[in-house]
Amino acid sequence: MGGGRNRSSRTQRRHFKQGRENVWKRNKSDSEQQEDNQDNKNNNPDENSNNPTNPPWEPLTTQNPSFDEYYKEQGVVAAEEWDAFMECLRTALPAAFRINSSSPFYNDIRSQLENDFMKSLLAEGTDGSEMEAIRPLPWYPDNLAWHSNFSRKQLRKNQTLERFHSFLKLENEIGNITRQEAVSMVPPLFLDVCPHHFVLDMCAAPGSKTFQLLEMIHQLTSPGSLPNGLVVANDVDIQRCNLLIHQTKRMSTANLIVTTHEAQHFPSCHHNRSCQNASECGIVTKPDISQLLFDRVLCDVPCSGDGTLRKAPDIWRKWNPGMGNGLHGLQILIAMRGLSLLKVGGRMVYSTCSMNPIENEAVVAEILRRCKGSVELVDVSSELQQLVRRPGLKKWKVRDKGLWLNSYRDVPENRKAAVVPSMFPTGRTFEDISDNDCAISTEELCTKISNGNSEDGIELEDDSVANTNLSDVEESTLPLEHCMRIAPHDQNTGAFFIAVLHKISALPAVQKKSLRSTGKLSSSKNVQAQNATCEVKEDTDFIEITDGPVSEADAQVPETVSVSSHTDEMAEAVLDADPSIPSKENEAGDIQPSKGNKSGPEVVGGKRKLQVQGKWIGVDPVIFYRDDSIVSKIKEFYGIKESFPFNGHLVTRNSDTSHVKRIYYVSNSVKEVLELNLLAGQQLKIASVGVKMFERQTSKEGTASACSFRISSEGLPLLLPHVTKQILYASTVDFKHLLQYKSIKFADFTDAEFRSQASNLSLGCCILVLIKDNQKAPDTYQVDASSTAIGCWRGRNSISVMVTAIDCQELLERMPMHLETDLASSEENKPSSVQAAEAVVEMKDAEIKEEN
Ligand SMILES: C[S@@+](CC[C@H](N)C(=O)[O-])C[C@H]1O[C@@H](n2cnc3c(N)ncnc32)[C@H](O)[C@@H]1O
Repeated sequence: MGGGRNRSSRTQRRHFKQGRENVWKRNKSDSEQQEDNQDNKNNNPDENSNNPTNPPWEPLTTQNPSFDEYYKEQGVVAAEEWDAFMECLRTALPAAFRINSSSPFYNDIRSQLENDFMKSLLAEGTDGSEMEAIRPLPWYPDNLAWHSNFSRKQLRKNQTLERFHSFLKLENEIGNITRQEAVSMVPPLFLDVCPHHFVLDMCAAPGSKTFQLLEMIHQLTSPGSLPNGLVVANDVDIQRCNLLIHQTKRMSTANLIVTTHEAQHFPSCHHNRSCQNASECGIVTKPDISQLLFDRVLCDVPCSGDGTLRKAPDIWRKWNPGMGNGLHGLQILIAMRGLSLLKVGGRMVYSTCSMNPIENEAVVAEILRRCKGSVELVDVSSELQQLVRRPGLKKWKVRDKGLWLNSYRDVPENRKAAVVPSMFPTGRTFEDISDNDCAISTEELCTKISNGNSEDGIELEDDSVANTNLSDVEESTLPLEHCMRIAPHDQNTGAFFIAVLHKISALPAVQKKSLRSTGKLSSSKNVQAQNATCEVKEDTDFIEITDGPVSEADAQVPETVSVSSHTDEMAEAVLDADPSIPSKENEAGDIQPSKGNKSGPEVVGGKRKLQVQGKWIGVDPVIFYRDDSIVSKIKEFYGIKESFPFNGHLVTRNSDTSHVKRIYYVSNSVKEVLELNLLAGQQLKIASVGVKMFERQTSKEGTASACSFRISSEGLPLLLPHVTKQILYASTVDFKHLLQYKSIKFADFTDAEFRSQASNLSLGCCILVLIKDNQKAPDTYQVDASSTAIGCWRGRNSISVMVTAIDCQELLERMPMHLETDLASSEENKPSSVQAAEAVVEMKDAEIKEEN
């Protein structure tokens, strides 16, 4: 019950479903059509060609000569594997899903898959193909991730598969499983996350890896307690961030902060000199941390995505080598920022779903060069041994405008803005740049690399003398073989690239005068290109990234500007402020894109626009909620034990705290970060934080209650072990009746004791706990991870459930049902008051919907 599980509104789910990438649902026009056609072709290859009304089968475009040429030349697979590689890329991707280990039902679900679906498919199977249809992924721990390899046609043919399909749909919607591409599950596994870790997911949306990270944070947490760690999930794209928020809401965690920064500029939240005094910022005690650093960083960067060709066949048409070249610079900047935010001793995983060495090994090589031995590439060959992977490349070429370039020396003068030295295996600039500022740093850097000592953990060799024949393809001397490449035909997946980095010591400082400030930048494209190698800048106690126009091809990448002078920037922001923009409470957690700036409001007129009077434009402030009279009322009404920490853990998104609709709960770790953020002048642009715990009841009946705040479904798992009042313990029959009929009059409950318990409660929100195995002693009843509880409303004469229909359905299916007669299916046993009560439920449902 650590992370809990959300029973949020249908409205949210619909939103989530609509926006989310659904790898299983493809347009009839593309992969499904292809799949169906392939089936037809296999069944009767002549059929279509003889039928004039059914035109001959025409494959989707799964060809791209420049793709073939590029990857053959790069040697991503051996020549003898090429056909298998291409054939695999041209077949639809099997689906995969993960059981959410924080779900109270994860054991049930796993056993249902192992003992029911796998076995029944085996029993029904004639050719053995159904057995392959579902199986656990051998490399994922504890049989929690599964592969399913069936076509829609097979699904329709086979009853067990059809049942399986419905099972997947429901459990996915509820949040008990997450559909996720198999290879996309790999990077978090190599991050080695513990519950006490501070984890940063730099490019997190739509959030499937964030979800995995949260599960890791919550593993081993006992009911009602919270881990010491947290996840900060960041993505620059506001729309995609909203998907992430909805995705992670299924987790109901108090240990998550969602932010919307350009990852390359993610703030480190240093104390702001102007706010030294904690009480000035409304903080009771100063946080222990003085800077936001992380134990783990996931750097799953934006990439060309050709590793996803099997699920996104449209990439065949669009693919060209410039896609990777254009992202290379941004990828370096994001990775470097991740490393600067990583604690010494911490681990960072860099990953892409691209096969292109320019986005992969070239980026890793460049960050190793820039870090000068302070970061090492970890050999993880002993981890997850069942995962088939290949070593990273050490040799590759750069393709630009139809030319193959073996080294930077081959780059035509007019292309030096687009093709930068870091794209090549040695990262060398040679003598070309000896006459500018940057050359000094680069040469210095090379010298330092060659002088590196073995204590750094990397064998730092002198790349500048590694190849004497410059017309040959360069070869890196860095240990890039420790990078991992997952090829699609190795284990029938998509392609992925993963590198695990360990920060050994603080990153080196490269004192560098900004070319932008000297006005040289626009005068020479060469200078721009070469400057790309020089963006690490030291502050007194932290390292940040300064200007780094990387290549011409990067023109679409938002301009990057130094944040080294925070005070100046604040001043600029105040000047730019639009005080007319109201801060509206948007407690569903969604963030609204600022006008005309989809990809992040912080770049305005070429400047990073920070805040206006301590607030981010378009983002609601995060306010610590300290209305003692309300909090005391809540505590008194629900009998919340003093042991449950409230002080400093409640936040709202409304600066007018007298009109708060929703109160969120944050873990200790999140509280610390929020306090630090306040002291640092609100550098974090927070889209969503914590778990929704209390919601104000606005209906007439709601305001009649002694406590106008009800406990939300998301907050219930966390609060439940600490609540001593307004609890009802229901037998299986009464619990089931309530789930079925949603509202029942006191007189209609089967259990007399329950009836009197219910009528003795105060009017208002209450909690219904299912008593297991006919236990009947509320005094001794212990809530544990397997406890089933829902929020209800104690009305004047009845109890009504306050969960959504789909959650009721799920609970009904999962309830331990050992009844002599199945009351569930018997309409005759419907309590007499149900007809009338249904009307009430509609009202409640509408209220829940509106509130969410
Ligand atoms: C490969 S996807 C991330 C997938 C995600 N990690 C997951 O597992 O669901 C890359 C993400 O990077 C985001 N992105 C692009 N440029 C960015 C930037 N400069 N800073 C932060 N995020 C960025 C995109 O919006 C996109 O959501």
